[in-house]
Amino acid sequence: MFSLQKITGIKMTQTQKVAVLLLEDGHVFYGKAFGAVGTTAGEICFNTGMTGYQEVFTDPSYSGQVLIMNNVHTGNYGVNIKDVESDSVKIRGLIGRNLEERYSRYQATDSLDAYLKKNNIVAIEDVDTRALVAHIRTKGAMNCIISSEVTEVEKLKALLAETPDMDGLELASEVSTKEEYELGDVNSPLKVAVLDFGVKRHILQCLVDRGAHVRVHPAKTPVSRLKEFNPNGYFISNGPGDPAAMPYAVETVKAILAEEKPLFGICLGHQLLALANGIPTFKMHHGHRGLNHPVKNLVTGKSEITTQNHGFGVDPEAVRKHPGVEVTHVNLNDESIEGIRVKGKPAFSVQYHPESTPGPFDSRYLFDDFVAMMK
Ligand SMILES: NC(=O)CC[C@H](N)C(=O)O
Repeated sequence: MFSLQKITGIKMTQTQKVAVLLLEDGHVFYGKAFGAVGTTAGEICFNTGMTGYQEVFTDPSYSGQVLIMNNVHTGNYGVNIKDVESDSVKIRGLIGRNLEERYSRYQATDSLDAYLKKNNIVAIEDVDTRALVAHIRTKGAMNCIISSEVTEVEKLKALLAETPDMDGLELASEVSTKEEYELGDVNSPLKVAVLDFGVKRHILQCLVDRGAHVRVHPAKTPVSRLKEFNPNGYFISNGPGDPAAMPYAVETVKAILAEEKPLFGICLGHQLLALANGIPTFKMHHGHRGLNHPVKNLVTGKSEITTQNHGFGVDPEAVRKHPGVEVTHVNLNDESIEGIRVKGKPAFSVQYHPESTPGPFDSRYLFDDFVAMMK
């Protein structure tokens, strides 16, 4: 019989199940099963934030990704119905050091384990996440598979080989709303048309809180339909997958730019604004995911601590050479491009997440800037 204790020294109780994590480069990690029993595969990535796991797990930009939480304890304040960024858990799978069943928080309504089971998310705990993250940081992004039903590595290898590569993958239209919907005061003179590629709930909240009447549109909505709303400005949302695999969205952003109305893009929306200006995007080595990434605003000279979640970036050389686009924000850790604006047009975007949730509110001024531009 397969004995985890013999292989790894991890102690199991009678009711615990073994889970296996296999990386694309052949590395195997054993641990305990958590959440739903099953098998799941996707791109492995890590988030360095110490809190806000429920907001992270429900962020649609994580679709197709198996997430490692760097923090040693995840789950200890449970889950509730409020701390969500969309209607369901969007990560493909979860890896942790200690995924806690016991929780303590007066607003909590359930445990992380029950929540993952309800959302059919397979997880593995008791993994040496420090070693695993150090490995990903060195080797770069790759696919992985977790299973609590198949323990034979050869079988898992065959299943993993069928998992598509994130590079070139279009995922935004899968998580986008299928139907248009409206939020905020319908009589407000401030109207924002949102192009939804997997928008986080708190981005829409930040617009509504500033008095906007928002109409959210499916990813492939033609620009003619967006214009029918007669908005004061356009918002291009965050979302999962490779921006370069979204020519339909690049065309929409180009058409919006031609209209010369205010445009604000976040994360995937930022990458699409770059692509619409002929600036390429690229797959990063292992991306940025966390809530303490320092960014410098080159216009004001001030720095801000930002929330991030991206695996693609805007080509720094191409953007700096571009005569019509200005770099407004840079990452102070690796000097990657964090913000741009189009010269002579009211169009700007950031690679990070100014709505935060979870994270500090340093960057929420960008929503005020957008509203001021529209007024
Ligand atoms: N949060 C996002 O919008 C992510 C954008 C894109 N999918 C990336 O990984 O870079």
